[in-house]
Amino acid sequence: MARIVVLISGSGSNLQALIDAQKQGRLDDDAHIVSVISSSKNAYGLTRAADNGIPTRVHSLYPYTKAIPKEDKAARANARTRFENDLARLVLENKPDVIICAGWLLILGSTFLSQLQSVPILNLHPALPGCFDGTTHAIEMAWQKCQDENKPLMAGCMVHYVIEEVDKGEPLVVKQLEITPGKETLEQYEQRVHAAEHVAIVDATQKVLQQLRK
Ligand SMILES: Nc1nc2c(c(=O)[nH]1)N[C@@H](CN(C=O)c1ccc(C(=O)N[C@@H](CCC(=O)O)C(=O)O)cc1)CN2
Ligand SMILES: NCC(=O)N[C@@H]1O[C@H](COP(=O)([O-])[O-])[C@@H](O)[C@H]1O
Repeated sequence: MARIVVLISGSGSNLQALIDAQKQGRLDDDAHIVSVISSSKNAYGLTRAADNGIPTRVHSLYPYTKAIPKEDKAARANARTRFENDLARLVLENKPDVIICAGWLLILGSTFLSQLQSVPILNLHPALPGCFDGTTHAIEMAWQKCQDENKPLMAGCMVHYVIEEVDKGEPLVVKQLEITPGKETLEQYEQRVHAAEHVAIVDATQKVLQQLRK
């Protein structure tokens, strides 16, 4: 059985796309989401997982850093290392074959990545390769860039392998969406991006599952 661990931080609509794909047989038969880990206790994705019988855990950075002054960089870095060590343990205890960041809004540092070197980690980014890397506001930034320049902009989303350099990993699936200035609101473009993401995350996951079978 291919074991999938999904990391989330919010609504979980992309997690839902994976759950639906699994239930409808659009992922490998033996692929199962064995755990959903959220960086926020308020993530609606936790409800989506629980409603589908998927074990959930909350692993928030806040308890690790709340007592540390923002200016104490060394102590905050140490706290982040402890957070990542604990996250790695949580993930590894599920014996994952693939890890999917589906709206996981924390940068994964070397402490975590070094412990998961044998497991493919995917991330969904709502921009094209090389565009708006390292931000959590890529959708708004792409739409605004199009309005500011007042010319069509090729944008979209991608699913890529996670490496230490944020959003620079090899793309697995890319979905292009052209934005035309003045023709659609940010909300309308956002809806198009999310619809494309829900396809891309399933396609990318299936691609990796098939590679694992070889
Ligand atoms: N090592 C990697 N970690 C992560 C990657 C990656 O490619 N390599 N992708 C991200 C997802 N992401 C964009 O797609 C992203 C997530 C989070 C951030 C960020 O700046 N996070 C801050 C906190 C921001 C906040 O709390 O609002 C942080 O981690 O300190 C940028 C891009 C997942 N991780
Ligand atoms: N840089 C990371 C990033 O911006 N991720 C974005 O978070 C959203 C999660 O939605 P969801 O919680 O409904 O799946 C998605 O739009 C995803 O591209």
